[in-house]
Amino acid sequence: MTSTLTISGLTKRFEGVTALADVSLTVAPGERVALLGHNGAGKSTMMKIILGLIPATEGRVEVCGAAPGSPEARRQVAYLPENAAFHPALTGEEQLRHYLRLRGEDPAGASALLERVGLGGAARRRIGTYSKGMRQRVGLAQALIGHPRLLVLDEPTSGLDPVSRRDFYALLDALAAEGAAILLSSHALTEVEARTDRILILSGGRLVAEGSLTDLRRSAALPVAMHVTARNGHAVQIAAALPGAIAAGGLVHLTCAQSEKLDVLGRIAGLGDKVADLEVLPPSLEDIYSHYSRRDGQ
Ligand SMILES: Nc1ncnc2c1ncn2[C@@H]1O[C@H](COP(=O)(O)OP(=O)(O)OP(=O)(O)O)[C@@H](O)[C@H]1O
Repeated sequence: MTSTLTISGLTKRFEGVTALADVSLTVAPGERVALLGHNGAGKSTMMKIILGLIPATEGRVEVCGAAPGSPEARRQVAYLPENAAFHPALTGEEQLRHYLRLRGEDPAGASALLERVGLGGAARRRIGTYSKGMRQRVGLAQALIGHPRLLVLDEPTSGLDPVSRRDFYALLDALAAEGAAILLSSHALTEVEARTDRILILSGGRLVAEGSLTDLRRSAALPVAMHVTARNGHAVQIAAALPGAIAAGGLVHLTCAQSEKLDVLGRIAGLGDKVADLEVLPPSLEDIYSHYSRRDGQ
């Protein structure tokens, strides 16, 4: 399938700073991709280049086959900043009608766009009375004008409560299901774990990891933690039977390499009645993220 976004060998140097170094990636139609990285990793720089706001130093970027910033690319790409700001005295509907007019579209489309993002009931209220989550949804409604094929979202859910986040991601899911490609940056690791198809980790301007969470888990090969609940005070005996295990109260804690996991599970099963329960905890996205980000000494 043709990619919506293609980046190859992208490098961006500012005076004395290499913000992006030889980054290559693609985003396919309908794909939801999360861009993770510490402050200064290069996320905003990459977004600015995709939007055509600043030029690349080296490398190639194509948005729906067109050069970033060209009229063809601008028609296909939409951007939502972290803190979308609107005129507080305008109603949601007035604001959207204004944007539609600027884009040369029929302002009557404002109501349908506001319905789409769940703001139908608040369309005639002034934006100054909206919550942050509602303002972000106005921003998304504005981004949807013209049916963009690529949505670039800079920390779109930062500062939103859990319900607003869930609603926001549900909207993104629906847009992706219709074929829009989504590239979003976030610091909320656990939420992107559940709500995106692929994760990219930037560290010091380099793309240090890319793949589904399962791919990243496998290649990071981080240890697996296990918590064994002992029956009838057998915790010390269980710990003695499992290398590196520590007993604490009625629980036994241990970690092992991925490659040893099945062997350890076999040993635990062999303890029979002494074991009341077992919890296996795979490395979290935070663990994986720190693992890759640390590689560049950040
Ligand atoms: N206009 C500029 N001039 C000089 N250096 C810049 C400029 N813009 C960004 N940088 C540098 O490029 C690097 C990447 O910055 P960038 O803003 O892309 O990071 P980021 O991952 O978006 O961080 P954050 O999460 O804080 O937004 C940083 O070292 C930053 O200081």
